[in-house]
Amino acid sequence: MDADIPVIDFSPWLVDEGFVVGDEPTAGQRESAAAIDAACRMHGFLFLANLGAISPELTRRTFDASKALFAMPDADKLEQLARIRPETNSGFSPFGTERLNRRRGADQKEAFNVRRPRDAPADALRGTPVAFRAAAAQLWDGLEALTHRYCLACALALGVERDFFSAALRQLDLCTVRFLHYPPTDWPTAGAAPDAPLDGSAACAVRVSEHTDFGFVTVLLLDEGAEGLQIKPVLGGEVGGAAGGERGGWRDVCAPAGAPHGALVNTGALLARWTNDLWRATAHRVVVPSAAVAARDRYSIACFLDPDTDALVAPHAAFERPRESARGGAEAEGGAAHGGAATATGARYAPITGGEFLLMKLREAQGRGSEATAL
Ligand SMILES: O=C(O)CCC(=O)C(=O)O
Ligand SMILES: [Fe+2]
Repeated sequence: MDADIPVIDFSPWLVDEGFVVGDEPTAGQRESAAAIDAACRMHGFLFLANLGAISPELTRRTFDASKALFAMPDADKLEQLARIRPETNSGFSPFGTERLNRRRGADQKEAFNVRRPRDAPADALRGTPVAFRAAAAQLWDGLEALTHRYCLACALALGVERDFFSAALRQLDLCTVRFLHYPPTDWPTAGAAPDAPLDGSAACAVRVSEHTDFGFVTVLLLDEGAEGLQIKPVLGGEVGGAAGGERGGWRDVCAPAGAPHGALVNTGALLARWTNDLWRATAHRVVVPSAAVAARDRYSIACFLDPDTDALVAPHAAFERPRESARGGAEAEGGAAHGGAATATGARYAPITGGEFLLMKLREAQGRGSEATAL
């Protein structure tokens, strides 16, 4: 597939054996953990095949529910749906109200966020179709199971205690399923205007501007024909950070032809911070690659997995490295660029709770708080 994105079979993690039950890992678990580690050290994007309870049928039904939600008249969406706020991060985000990169214009999308749908306050889902609530709840159940197993896979991949990540993702109170809709656009396509200036002045072919995701990992389900996702691999660190050296241009990412059902999974900024930047959180964006794509609606579902509100995120001692060797020797400004206080032992970032980190990032994206941004 494009952009060196490996297809990793997750089925060794879906059975109750080996590392999952606290025994020695099976050969399959070792193999997929090693593949996850390699991808996350390179750019942090991989395609996870076989998602257990998130079946092809459930995925299809969830996309149908998402399409029905966004097909509601705009006036009804504005009046009837709960409105998103950084403090809740759930509800409706109307078209053109967010910028994932504050140096760009508004993203060309509308979104609806759901958190813990089975025990969310009634108000959070008011006005949504019944079938939407049912599909969201079922997707959430599958996601909970996937999250737990993926945390174990990451622990094995990095050689740390089995519950190093899963202990911080128990409540899943900050995890968010984000239903995304990009309406047809008459903006110039990427071919016509490959890269608009970063001042946000020019109309360009970007549906979501370049950004890194915030949290632990993102599980991204793409609807059939959802084209336009691109990543920009870099040499050394989070793209656009003070130490982020470029390693080539934007590269297309799509679901691999012929691969089994699955999802893209990518590292978030908090996981990069948690691993002391051993694992990368790479910038990505959604563009309009052709006039045909511009004319179509695009749908995706981004499941943002974030550590619990009170979980303390601090790099493991195993991730501490001599400061010179990290980030290709260009790390001098890295700690400051990411707001962390590096210690003499080689930890680049001060501990932070899941809640503090996410709120800081959401305030940036939803238009409040500081101008600080990853790019
Ligand atoms: O819709 C997509 O394919 C990607 C969306 C995305 O990157 C995001 O919402 O963080
Ligand atoms: Fe993203």
